[in-house]
Amino acid sequence: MRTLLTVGAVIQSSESWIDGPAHIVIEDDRIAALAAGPYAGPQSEFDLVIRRPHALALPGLINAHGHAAMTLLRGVGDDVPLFTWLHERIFPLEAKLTGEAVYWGTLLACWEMIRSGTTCFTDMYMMMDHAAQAAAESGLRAVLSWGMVGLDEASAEAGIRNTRRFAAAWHKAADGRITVTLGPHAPYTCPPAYLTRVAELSAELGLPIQIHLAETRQEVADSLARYGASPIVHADRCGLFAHPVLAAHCVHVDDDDIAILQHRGVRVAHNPQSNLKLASGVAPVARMRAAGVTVGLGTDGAASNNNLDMFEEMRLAATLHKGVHEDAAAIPAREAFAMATELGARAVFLPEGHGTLAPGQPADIVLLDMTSPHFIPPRDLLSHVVYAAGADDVTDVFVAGRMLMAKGEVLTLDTERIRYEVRRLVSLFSGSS
Ligand SMILES: N[C@@H](CCSC[C@H]1O[C@@H](n2cnc3c(=O)[nH]cnc32)[C@H](O)[C@@H]1O)C(=O)O
Ligand SMILES: [Zn+2]
Repeated sequence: MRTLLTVGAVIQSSESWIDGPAHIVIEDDRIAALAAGPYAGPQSEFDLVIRRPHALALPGLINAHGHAAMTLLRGVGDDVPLFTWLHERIFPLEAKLTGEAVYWGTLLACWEMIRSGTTCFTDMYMMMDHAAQAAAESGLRAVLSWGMVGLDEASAEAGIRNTRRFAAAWHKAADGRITVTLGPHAPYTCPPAYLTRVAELSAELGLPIQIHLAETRQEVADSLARYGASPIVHADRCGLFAHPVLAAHCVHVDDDDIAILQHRGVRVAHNPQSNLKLASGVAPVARMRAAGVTVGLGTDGAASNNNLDMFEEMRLAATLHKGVHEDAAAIPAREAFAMATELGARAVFLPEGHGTLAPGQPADIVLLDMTSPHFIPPRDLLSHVVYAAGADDVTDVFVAGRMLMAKGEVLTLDTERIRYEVRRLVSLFSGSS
């Protein structure tokens, strides 16, 4: 399959762009050519020609942390801090979830993510075969993990068993769009010996790990009291960082922690909106970046955000740290854009070069409408994307060369059905808890 896509401008990466008409040749799942100006050869070479003269093409956004099916719990537990939110509001409802609910909740998330220009998402949840099925059907790229909690023997064993089964069934599935990772939930739900077992399983299966780390001040205090070490030092001592790790949050980390993250190559998923909403704090992203830590951006689940819009995360990342440091140069637009694209790709263990538009890279492309007020007057396009644009400006989405959305219409999902099924399912479990 050969597709010719002509657009009005291209942002290839945070470092390079084409500020005028350009064309992209897509061959199967990859970009074969990308250059300024019209395509020189005959258009009859192509199976499909898509003309979008007013579109800005950019790399699809990468959501580096989330819990997709938590769309089902959107609006549950607003305005309470993490511990209360998790233990009193979320866990009791999650205990009632079924595979069917996870399936439809994940489809709802995929719909929302496609509409807002995300082409790859990360998920840590339960009954993940259902989530993977939904991800496969949506056409999105996905980095999935079965959440593991080791608070009692039975759930600890189930976590390992489910992860093994899930990896065997789904790693590299959906034409390679799905990657399986291991998902120990957090040091406060996974005892040290369990974390060590997960580290060993990572080596055995050759799969990376994602975990929540240092999210709240309380988590750090508890870790110091219990283990005499910060969550970062503790996770390192348990052997986790001998393997590729993506650590969500890292809000409360000191310079020693940051040095360990850098030295061990631990990636960080920064979730500014969730951290603000749960009143966890603001991660020291400027210091982590200065130290050379790879930082991606995530939404976290829709029960702590409460949406899955990566444009909001990009803008927050580019504004929040300026305010905190009283430094207008903290996390410039270019840096926030990189965190949502090429750095995000690295954070979620995709091959080098993913998250950019270049020949040889996957055709994961998002088109924005440059006739929108957000792009007028047309100055620095990347600045407009980060500081002005929003999900509403997204018109078309490609993943692995396939169109998931065309002119605002999602092609891969039956959105009417998703709306119906989610309403039906939520009425079953969210009555009284
Ligand atoms: N609870 C599951 C396994 C965990 S899946 C991942 C979990 O992370 C929870 N979660 C979502 N956001 C956050 C966060 O910001 N911090 C900690 N946990 C979170 C989410 O509600 C879900 O329960 C079990 O019983 O086996
Ligand atoms: Zn989370």
